[in-house]
Amino acid sequence: MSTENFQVDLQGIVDLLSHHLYSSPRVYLRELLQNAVDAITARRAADPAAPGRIAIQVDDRRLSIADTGVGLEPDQVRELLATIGRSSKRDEIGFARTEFLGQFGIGLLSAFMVADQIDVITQPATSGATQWIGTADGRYSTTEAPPRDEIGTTVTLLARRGAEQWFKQATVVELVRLFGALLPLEITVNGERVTDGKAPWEGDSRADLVGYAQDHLGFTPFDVIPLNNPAAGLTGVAFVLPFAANPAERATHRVYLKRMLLAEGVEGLLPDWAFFVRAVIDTSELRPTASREALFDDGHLEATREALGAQLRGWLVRLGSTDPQKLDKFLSIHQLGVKALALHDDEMLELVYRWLRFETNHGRMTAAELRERGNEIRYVATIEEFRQLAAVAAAQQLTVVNGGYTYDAELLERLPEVVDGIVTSRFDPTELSTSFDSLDPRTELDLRAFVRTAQETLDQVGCEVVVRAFDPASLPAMYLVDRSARFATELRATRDRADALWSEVLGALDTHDDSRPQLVLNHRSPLVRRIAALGDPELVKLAVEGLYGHALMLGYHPISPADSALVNRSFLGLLDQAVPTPEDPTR
Ligand SMILES: Nc1ncnc2c1ncn2[C@@H]1O[C@H](COP(=O)(O)OP(=O)(O)OP(=O)(O)O)[C@@H](O)[C@H]1O
Repeated sequence: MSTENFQVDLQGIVDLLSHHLYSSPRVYLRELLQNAVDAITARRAADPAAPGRIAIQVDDRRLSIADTGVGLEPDQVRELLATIGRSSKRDEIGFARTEFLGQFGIGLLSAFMVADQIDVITQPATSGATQWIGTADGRYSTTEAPPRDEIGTTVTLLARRGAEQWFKQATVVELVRLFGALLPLEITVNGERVTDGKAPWEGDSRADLVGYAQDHLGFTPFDVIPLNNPAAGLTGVAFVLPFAANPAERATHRVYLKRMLLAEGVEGLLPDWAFFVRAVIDTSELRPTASREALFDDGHLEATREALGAQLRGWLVRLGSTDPQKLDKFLSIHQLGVKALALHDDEMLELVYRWLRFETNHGRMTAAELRERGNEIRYVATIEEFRQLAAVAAAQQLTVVNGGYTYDAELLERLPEVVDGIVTSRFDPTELSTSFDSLDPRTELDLRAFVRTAQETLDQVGCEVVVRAFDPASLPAMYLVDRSARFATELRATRDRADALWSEVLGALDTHDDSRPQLVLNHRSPLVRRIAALGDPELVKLAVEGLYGHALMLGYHPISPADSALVNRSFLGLLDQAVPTPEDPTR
């Protein structure tokens, strides 16, 4: 039996890397930078005062990167550069040594995505220099090189045909800035320093941070939240988006690992519910995947996610207690997203329920305010139901939430499961037990002249007038709409179930044009009776117009221009009647 070593086709491996591991050939520069940084780190471990310079020279065909790092001994050159998967940066049990960026021993191969040849000249502290030349077909040679003045390594690439775009000076400067902006080293391209090594959150001006978001993320943040997690060696900021974001899309963040850009679109750094921020962070402890374009999703990342989530939550809570107006503004931008998440995420619901506003027949109110008004929060599930019931409920001193807006009814339904002591219930229209009783024939007859005048008044807004008797007597009129739509169907179904309820109105409606809304005047209301008894048709008109406007508003109905003209006329006309004139002070 004979044992032999595998033969590995280098070009095949490079193809594999470039198609399946790296998102773009541009990462070649990141890998070269990273090796230079690691070499400087290794040298400084023994000699903290060692220089930290990385000098890149580039013309359109050739790029060289020279570092003042530790350099390699001749036998290390053979061992490390010529063996795929061999790295000086792992310890014996195979874990990445935390002070280094690299760990897998494949980074240098990425250079073959853009170059046919890699030339390394390296000068360690204790022995002579070595030159290693590797080519994309898998061959390499090692020779002794003339000694160099400075300790360090120079890697030179010759552009592969068709890859020259990656050797343009402007491209290289852009890539160095992208990957290396935070590296605290002197990095030059063709002699010019291209980075300052400072993270945006390391300055002390908020304006700088805002400027950073504008330049790099393309928006002016609503707010900036500092992020810190010592366990992950993490610092950074979260920028709150000034526009609504889609919570279904996973938010991505810009992550630096040991001050080198990992990627601009890293997922999973923050909890899913934090869709409203974009973070920029640097971490020294989280692990990258082999592509170095994502974070390894392990327990450490999970713990970090939770810790950062707590900081974002803290921001929300603080905003709620110190600047409710700003919180309101935040919610007005992210309301839908927050609600969508709260629907699925108990923690989010628990956090935000007290600030979410709902429309009620007593104005907009938060769940907390609603809770204070009574032991039960009642809601209706559709806007139509709300319009029909708001007036009656208000007259009976009941607060009803309009759950017809996106997510509202579902949220209210779920609230008791999450928040102790809150009771919510879907309001059944039949609960109000408003029955519209017919009038006796005698009264109908007496009212004919009045109804005719009222009808003439409201013809201009396409509304029908009927008089019925219903409770509460304090409610003079109700406006019913959209009889042909869903609500009407429900009403008819209800009528079949409970005959007294709505049935009279619906019965009356069926003999009329189904598409017209209806103003139902309440004969039990003393006010309506007084109006019906008025002799002056002009005053009747004004009063009916007034009742019409009142019913529209009570039921949260949209007001058309014709409606508002009518209501204005009525209001001024009634005032004119009510306010005494100087000539006749007794009126
Ligand atoms: N500029 C350099 N100076 C000194 N040593 C270097 C330099 N570049 C590469 N090396 C050596 O070559 C080894 C292999 O480098 P390579 O980039 O392939 O892998 P790595 O950096 O160890 O890991 P990764 O695949 O995660 O980048 C390194 O571990 C390092 O020892």
